Amino acid sequence: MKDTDGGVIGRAGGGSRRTSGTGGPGGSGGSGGSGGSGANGPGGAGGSEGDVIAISGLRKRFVTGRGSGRRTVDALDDVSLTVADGSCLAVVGESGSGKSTLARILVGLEAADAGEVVLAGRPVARRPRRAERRARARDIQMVFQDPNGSLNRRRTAGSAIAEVLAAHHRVTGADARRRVEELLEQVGLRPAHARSLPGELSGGQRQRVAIARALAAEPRVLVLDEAVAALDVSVQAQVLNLLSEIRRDRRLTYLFITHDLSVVRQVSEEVVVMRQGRIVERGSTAQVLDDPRHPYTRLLRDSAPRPGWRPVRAIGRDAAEVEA
Ligand SMILES: Nc1ncnc2c1ncn2[C@@H]1O[C@H](COP(=O)(O)OP(=O)(O)OP(=O)(O)O)[C@@H](O)[C@H]1O
Repeated sequence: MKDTDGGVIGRAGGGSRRTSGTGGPGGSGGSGGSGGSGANGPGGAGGSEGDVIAISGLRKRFVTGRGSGRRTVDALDDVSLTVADGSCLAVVGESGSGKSTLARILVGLEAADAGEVVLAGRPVARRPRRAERRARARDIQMVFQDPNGSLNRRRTAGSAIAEVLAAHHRVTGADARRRVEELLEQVGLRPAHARSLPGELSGGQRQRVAIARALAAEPRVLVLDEAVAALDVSVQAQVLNLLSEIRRDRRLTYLFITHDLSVVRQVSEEVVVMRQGRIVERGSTAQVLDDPRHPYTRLLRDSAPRPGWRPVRAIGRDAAEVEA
């Protein structure tokens, strides 16, 4: 995924495609929920002054195939949530639960069928024009799992970051070079890395460049879609620490999409749990992970691999996970 506005960094990871087999349009509006009751109530909705993201009644239906092969999937089914300014909300759920669709709608890569998104107090158009998308990219930036999609392999890290500085802030020349160096330092890289091509960097360094590129727009919100999923555990921990520091220093708001519950514990105070396009639970990270209310959350938690577990193939059984 490439976006010269700098609104989209990296590339969405693959994922299975859940289908329902039923037809029809996406439906209208949605209740918006009220935080605490109703199918999507746990996500909260409506928004208050302190919310930088307020989503209500969001719906997205994908239709694929034709004739008897026609399939529809409700990727988002009346999703409502709010994210307070300066906070980090994790979104968890199994593959196909709608996490990436939510992220893509937020940054304007996908259009919702219904519902409302209010960003930094301003309602955003469902099908924004280019200028509007660019303006939105100054407020909200996205970092994906795979930075290779946004980093042109023939373009240096410095030039990739400078591109965003020029697009959003008209910063060029010596000012841009200085700013690029500052941004690289903020993500734990050296100024000399500005001259590196993506192929000369490690996976963790490439993701740091992707983060620097997102920060170059000076957004209020970062949407991180499985942003550390492809990294080794030790590098993952470093990048998570970096992200926490950046959020604190810049007072950013994060929407942190992950399937990894241990990552949630490290980065986020609050979490929403998605299942089949709906929010089934929302609460503090400690409450949701240690004392889940919804059976699906319990299942998710109980099926998460823990340190010391390893997959084995046992005779007479399907492949199973046993404690080492
Ligand atoms: N462009 C598309 N066309 C058809 N179906 C789609 C499209 N994008 C998403 N879907 C479907 O919408 C549902 C939600 O997908 P989404 O990628 O949002 O889930 P996810 O929770 O992010 O999963 P993963 O973690 O695997 O990326 C899935 O069933 C998926 O197959």
